[in-house]
Amino acid sequence: MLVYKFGGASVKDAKGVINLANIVQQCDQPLLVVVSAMGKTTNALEKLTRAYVNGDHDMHSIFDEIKHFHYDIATKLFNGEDDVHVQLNNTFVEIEWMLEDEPQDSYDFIYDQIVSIGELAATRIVNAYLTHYGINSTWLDARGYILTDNTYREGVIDMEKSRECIQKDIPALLQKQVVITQGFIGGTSENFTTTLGREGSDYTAAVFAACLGAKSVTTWKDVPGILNADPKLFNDTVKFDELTYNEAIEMTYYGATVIHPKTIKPLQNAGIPLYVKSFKHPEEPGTVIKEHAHVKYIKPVIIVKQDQTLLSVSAKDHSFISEDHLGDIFRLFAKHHVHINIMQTSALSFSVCFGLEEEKFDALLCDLKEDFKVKYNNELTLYTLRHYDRDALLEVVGDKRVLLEQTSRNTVQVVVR
Ligand SMILES: Nc1ncnc2c1ncn2[C@@H]1O[C@H](COP(=O)(O)OP(=O)(O)O)[C@@H](O)[C@H]1O
Ligand SMILES: N[C@@H](CC(=O)OP(=O)(O)O)C(=O)O
Repeated sequence: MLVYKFGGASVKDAKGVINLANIVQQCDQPLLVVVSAMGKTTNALEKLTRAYVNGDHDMHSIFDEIKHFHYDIATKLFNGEDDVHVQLNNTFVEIEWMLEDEPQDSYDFIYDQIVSIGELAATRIVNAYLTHYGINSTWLDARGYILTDNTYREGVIDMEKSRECIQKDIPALLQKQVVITQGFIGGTSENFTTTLGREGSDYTAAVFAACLGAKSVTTWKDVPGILNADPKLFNDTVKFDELTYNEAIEMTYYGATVIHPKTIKPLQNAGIPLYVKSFKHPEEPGTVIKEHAHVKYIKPVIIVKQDQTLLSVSAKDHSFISEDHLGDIFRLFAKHHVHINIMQTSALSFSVCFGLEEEKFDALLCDLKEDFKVKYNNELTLYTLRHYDRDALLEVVGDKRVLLEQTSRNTVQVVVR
């Protein structure tokens, strides 16, 4: 069997859903399809969550816009003659009751209950359209199969329990039908919804594939495959035909957004290749990620992370930064789920660079300030170059001011303003 994953860009409008159906129809093997929220719906649902928690007056108009976006796609696909409108309505009702009450639970819990609606609505539309198109498909609620703990917004998947549920039901379904399910979302043992971290649908696809022993996973993107850099930021990019699992892990770890960082490990453990292909040109080979690959780095791999904060921590009594201090600092970063992208120590201070997420940052800062002196700069960019040479680095940095640089044999990282 095969696993396909369609991200937000591939299903951003009615044409995208029709294109998805064409691609699915070409597949002649049992198929599980993982779908993300349509277009920028997750961003809109994040906005809705903030408006609800802050009691903003525009909450209802934000929600109406999200509903209208989905009803409009459904109307274009079905001319109003399908019960998908009822299914969408039922999906939105799942959070409507919550929005009518005052917020009571933690922000992260509320976030997951609201933001997960994007994937639920998208899969309702996709499944209805496949049926309408003549493909025998069934809608599956991923929350009953991707079983997580209750770390809201960063659900940790219990692989053993998930595997048991997936293997119990899904192989039989796959014998008869294409199975359509949601990326990015999971369920707790108390039946609450969790999410797996932004862009987590690739990871969902990998988990289903590993549990089902899939032949391969294909993730359909708006790019021809994995390139040496993001084509939205760089001209003259080159595509890799093949990459090793390890190189893909390194790229995603440093922040290449084309694949979610957790995706590779379950596939590598199970020896399942990952194809990254263009949904615009499905006949083209794309990039395959596997254990052994022939790779030539004609150009360095360049990874850009924007909106970075560089924070330096020092002891209030001017003492050296000791292992005890470092232990305390790391514990606070872990407590607030702030992922460190690069760090450097000197005698009197410890510098860390990480992506800015306001809610997490304010809480982290508050805790750090109890025991340390803290200074920081926002709105910085972190460039990582792998397989680099000095000329490539100079070209990328240009006349920007370098605040921190770290070099190893294969990789250089610079934080610039
Ligand atoms: N090295 C890279 N190769 C290809 N695309 C990249 C790379 N780094 C970043 N990207 C970006 O990743 C995007 C595709 O990933 P993403 O938007 O997460 O897909 P989806 O959400 O549709 O699954 C591309 O549009 C491209 O801008
Ligand atoms: N919809 C979620 C999950 C996801 O993976 O989306 P995409 O496949 O469009 O990156 C997000 O935007 O974070």
